[in-house]
Amino acid sequence: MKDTQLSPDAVIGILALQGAFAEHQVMLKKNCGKRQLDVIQVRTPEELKLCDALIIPGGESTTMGLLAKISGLIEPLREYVKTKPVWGTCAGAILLSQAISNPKKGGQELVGGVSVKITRNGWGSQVESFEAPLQVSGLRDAHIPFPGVFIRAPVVAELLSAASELHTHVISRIPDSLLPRSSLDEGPDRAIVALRQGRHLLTTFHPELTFDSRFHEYFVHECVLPSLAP
Ligand SMILES: NC(=O)CC[C@H](N)C(=O)O
Repeated sequence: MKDTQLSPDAVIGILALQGAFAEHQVMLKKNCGKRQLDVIQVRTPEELKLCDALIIPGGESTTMGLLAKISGLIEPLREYVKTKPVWGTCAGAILLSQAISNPKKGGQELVGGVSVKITRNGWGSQVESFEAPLQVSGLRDAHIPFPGVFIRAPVVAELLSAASELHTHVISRIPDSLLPRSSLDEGPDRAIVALRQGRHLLTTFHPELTFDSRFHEYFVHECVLPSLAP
């Protein structure tokens, strides 16, 4: 359901099948600034059509992928990412990746859209979840570290070859001391925790579970609004 009937600058959808969608909604509302944003929860292809941009939240990528398939959203999502800005956080980042090193047994649905290969649970299990202060280029007040909340987070195993042609900007890398130990990810790309590719944004952690709305601002200003410019 729409939040407002005023004519918005942008309609941002949050995929609301499972996971931390409500938290993203709260963050976006806090963060409208002078912009008039409509924020809607997306559970159907019809709702997806209303959106200028989409956020895929953290949660469980296998469940979200399955629910997207059951609700007839998986193909519309695959089409959607070809033309509209999408931000994936944690499980959402997995869904938004082109390939996965360790899919669930029997396979799992991806939406694709960002030219990376990703590894689920790349830092280990729930007990190995952690927080880390991150340097992120392009954020407002970038000298102030962003609180990275990593919960069974995925690891960017590899930027795929197409990434270089797709205007990929790595905006945050994790410090060496925190690099994952998994043998699945040995290349230098495993330090990447946030990147923008074209108008898509991928974060392996959860900005929606903090009190810091700078990533939501970043998505609106760097990805959503420029995509609407005539
Ligand atoms: N916090 C999260 O979103 C965890 C992601 C989860 N490990 C998955 O595979 O989907």
